[in-house]
This record gives sequence, structure tokens and C-alpha cells, in this order.
Amino acid sequence: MAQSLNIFISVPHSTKPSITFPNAVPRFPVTGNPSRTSLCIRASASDPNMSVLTSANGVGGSPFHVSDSSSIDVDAVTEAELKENGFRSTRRTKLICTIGPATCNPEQLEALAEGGMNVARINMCHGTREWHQEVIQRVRRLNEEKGFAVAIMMDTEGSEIHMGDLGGASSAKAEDGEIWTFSVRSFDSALPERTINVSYGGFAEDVEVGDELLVDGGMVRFDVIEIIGPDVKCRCTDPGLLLPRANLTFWRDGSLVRERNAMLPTISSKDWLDIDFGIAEGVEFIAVSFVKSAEVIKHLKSYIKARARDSDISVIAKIESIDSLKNLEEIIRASDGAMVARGDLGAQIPLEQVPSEQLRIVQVCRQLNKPVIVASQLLESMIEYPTPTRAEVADVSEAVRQRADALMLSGESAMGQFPEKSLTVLRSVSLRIEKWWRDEKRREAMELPAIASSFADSISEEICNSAAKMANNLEVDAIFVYTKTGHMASLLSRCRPDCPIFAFTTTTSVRRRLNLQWGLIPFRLSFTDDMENNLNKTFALLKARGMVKSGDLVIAVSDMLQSIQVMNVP
Ligand SMILES: Nc1ncnc2c1ncn2[C@@H]1O[C@H](COP(=O)(O)OP(=O)(O)OP(=O)(O)O)[C@@H](O)[C@H]1O
Ligand SMILES: CC(=O)C(=O)O
Ligand SMILES: [K+]
Ligand SMILES: [Mg+2]
Repeated sequence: MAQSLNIFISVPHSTKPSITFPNAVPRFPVTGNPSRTSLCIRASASDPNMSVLTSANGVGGSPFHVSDSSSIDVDAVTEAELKENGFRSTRRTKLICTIGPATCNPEQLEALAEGGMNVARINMCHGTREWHQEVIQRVRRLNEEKGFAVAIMMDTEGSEIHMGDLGGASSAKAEDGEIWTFSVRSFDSALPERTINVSYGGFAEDVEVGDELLVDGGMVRFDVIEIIGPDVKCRCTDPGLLLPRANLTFWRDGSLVRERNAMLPTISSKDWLDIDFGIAEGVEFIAVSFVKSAEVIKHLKSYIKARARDSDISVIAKIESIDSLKNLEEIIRASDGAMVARGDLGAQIPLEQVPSEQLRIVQVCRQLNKPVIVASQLLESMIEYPTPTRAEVADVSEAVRQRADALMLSGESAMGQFPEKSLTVLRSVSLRIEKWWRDEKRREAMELPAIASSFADSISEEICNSAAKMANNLEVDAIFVYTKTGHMASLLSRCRPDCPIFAFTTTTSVRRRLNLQWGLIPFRLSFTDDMENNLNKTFALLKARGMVKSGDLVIAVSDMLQSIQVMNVP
């Protein structure tokens, strides 16, 4: 028997009423379906939404048939997944792929999108402006032509020290005991043998004989043995593969040297030009490398606001330095999300400290309601081999178990031999761990502190917390949220409910932005303040596409009429 429970909490925003639930008034549908009952819980009798309340009781009377089913947009891959696997088994963890030479042509990009890539990342450390633009345009074209909803993340270069581009070679092998020269000279012709260009002019002055030089946080190590003008001669002590533009750090007496390069700005002048490019291209996310303080994030956000008034660009703080750990909460508060950039982080703190910092960052983000990405070396061995190591699978599982919003591939997808296989591994491990978590009913007791900054926000927050709890207890199939800015959707995602969250939003850019958040299936749909109409329209459209069926149990919440409704799809 179909049942409907409507809880309407409508509050005039000028006065602060007390919400008294014992005043709940049972109401009955006006027309049509005698099997439905609805309960209305009101806060204020003189409520301006009363008229809406009355009409809302008619939900389910006569479904509003919309013939144009194209007026709802959802990512084609998620739609197929939903039809194939049902509500429970859609993937909740989002997947990001760094695009590079191995994945930049249209067929390769399409294969990644088909494989579940939610966000494509371009790293401004590598490639030319033309290359980046081409990739962005190809992704946009695929979205349009094939119905994907892949968002673009631009990752800034930052002003840390890195190697040059190896004169065009894809990599170079440094062997134990070999002498290599790291130089700030610019070479007009080909690089001499065993010579590496260094990006930072002060390099030769800052290093000292006896320092240890780490490439990519210790993938390859050298000892500094001699400094001759701009050339720093080093002996390889830990052999390995040198990759173009790899990050360099140097260590003295067991600690990281943070001399003059620590004074360099987080956002360099080149980064500002890249950011202008990103704004012009309408990227969804800008990830800022080597963030040290909240100030730089605030500065960038106001810059974006001034440049692109109605822009929805989210600013993601990359946590990859000692300073970013020190100022973690403040940085995350100022940002729209964060990335645990374990590659460089592991070069700045002892490796054994990285896992606990990862957990801390994931938890702080969750508490502050900011999406969090776990990045780097998730499947490093798959750059060369078609299957991951057991340890890599365990690492990915742990990130999923921590309920991070997103996992990111770097070299695996940018320049590895098995980009699609790597993505498949992320996808299947995510699905498996998510299912295990639900089956075992491992609802963690993580405390979610109140984060609202206004009374209206508190109501939204309480509604989302309650809706998520109800969804778990009633074992509903999906939560529907109608949200213009995406805020209510992210509050629901924060609760990590057992069922997927269908997030309906009116703009394509909000929809793409929501693609980064755990458990959200973003839809673009035009809707009004009339929830009855919205629901009937949504049911009709989704039923026409085979995404829901009669009898499915859903909870609907909305940020226009602050309400929770429980109902069966008619
Ligand atoms: N656009 C590109 N063109 C060429 N090679 C690329 C490109 N993007 C990535 N790569 C290759 O893939 C590797 C891994 O990519 P990734 O984005 O993780 O960069 P990274 O250099 O490790 O720096 P970061 O700390 O910014 O992530 C790079 O070292 C580089 O060799
Ligand atoms: C992703 C990145 O920048 C890092 O891991 O260092
Ligand atoms: K970068
Ligand atoms: Mg980095």
C-alpha cells in the first residue's frame, strides 16, 4: 500500500519560531489516491507557504505527464549503471583521471568517460596551452554528443622547485652511483648527457654539499657532491625513473630545507595566467598546489568572483606541504574542497605519517562539509603492469572505507600503459567496499558538528540529517533533493546515507560541480517552487527513462520549501 508522509517545516525567516512537533496535524489527500496518507508538521500557522502546503497534499493525484523526456539531463553512464544494477549498487565514490599523452585523444577520453570518469584533471605543470585547450574542448564535445557529464579540474603548477622537461624524453633512468648535473642554466641545444634542468633560479645558492636531493618525494635520491656556479653535481644513491618536470626537494640533517623557495608565492605569475585561462574555459574546479594558508584561497576566490561574476568555479586546496597541515582547518574552511596530494606530501613529511594525515584531512573535510579527494600512487604499479598489487588494492579500499568523496589517478591515466584498466580497478574496488560497508551496516559514529551560519541554514542542515537517517531506517531506494545552489545536496552527501541521492539542479554548471561529491547523482532539470509539480514531473520523466518504477520508495527534500516527504513512486 502506498504511503506518503509529508513533513513541512516552514519558517518565516524574519522571526525565529519554535518548531513544535507535537502540533503535527494529520491530513488527508484532497483528491484521488485513497491509499495515501500524509502528515504535515508545521511551525507557524500564519505561514506564507500554507497555500503550497494545501496543494502539496494532492501529490500523487494525477501524475503530470511530460512528453519531452529530454528535459531531464543525467550522465549516460550513471543512467546505464542505475538501470543495470539498481539503486543500491550505483557507485558512490567519484573518480578523477589525470589526462596526459596516454589519454588525450577523443577515443581515449570517451573510453575513460564510459569507464566512469567523473572529473578530468589537467595538470598545468605539463603540456602546452593549446594541448590543455584541446583536451577541454574534447571533453565538452563528448559531454554534448554522448551525454556524459565529465567536469574539468585544472591543477596549478605552483612555484615549488621542479625539474625541466628532459629535452622531450618521456623518462630517464638514473642508476646507482651515477653522477648527474642539476643546473639552472638554460640550454639552447640538446641537454648534455645526465643533465637535468631545474626550474628555480636560486637552486644552486640554496643547496649545500652534503644535502640530499629527492625526486618526487624520494622515488629517486641523490647526494649533492659539488656545486660549480649554476651546476649542482649529485651522486645517485637510490636509482629510479626520472619523469619530466618531477618535483624536487632537498633535505639537510634529516629535515626539509625550506629556505628561499619557501618565500615564493603559492600562485605564481604563470599560475595567474593559467587561472585566467581556466576561467575563460569555464573549468569547474581549480586545484591550487602547495597551499600554505587560507589567505591565498580567499584571494583566489574573490579574484574568480570579480572576473566571472556568475561563475561556479570551485577552489580545491591541495594539502601537500607542512604549512598546509599546520593551517588545515582554516584552509579547508576557506576552500570548496581539498585534495590529499600524497605525492608531494610524502616528500615533506615522513612517509609513515602520510596515512594518519590522510585520515585527519578526510575527517576534517567531512565535518566541514567539503568534498575531499585522495590522490597519488593509488595504483602506481599499473603505470607498467595490467594488474595492481595487493597493497594498492588495500590502499584504495582504505580510502573508500574512509568515505572520501573521490579517488584520483595521476600517472596511471596520464602516461601509463593501462589507463582504462586502472579506472576499472578503482571502480570495482569502490563498489565492493561500499557494498561491504552497507551490508555490514557499518554506520560510523562520526560526529557531524553543526556548521550552519544562519538559522535558515540550520533548518536545511537538520532536514538533511533527519532525511538521511530516515532513509537508512526506512531503507528507502533514493533521496531526491531539489536544490538550486547544490548546498542541500552536499549536506545530504555529508551524511553518507545508504541509498543514492538524486540531486536535481537547474544549471549544468552546478550539476557538473556536484559530480565530485560522494553519493550524488546530479540531474539537470528545470523546476519551480511547486513541489507537487516538481515531483510529478520528475517521476514521469524518470519512469519514462526506466530509472524509477511504481512502488519505489523515495524521500524528497527541497531547499525552496523546507520539507521532507516520504512516498512511493506512483
Ligand atoms: N599533460 C601532460 N603531458 C605530458 N605528461 C603528463 C601530462 N600530465 C601528466 N603527465 C605525466 O604524468 C605524470 C603524473 O602526473 P601528475 O599529474 O601526477 O603529475 P606530477 O608531475 O606528479 O605532479 P603533481 O604534484 O602536480 O601531481 C607526470 O609526472 C608526467 O610525466
Ligand atoms: C597530486 C599532487 O599534486 C601530489 O600528490 O603531489
Ligand atoms: K600540479
Ligand atoms: Mg603535488
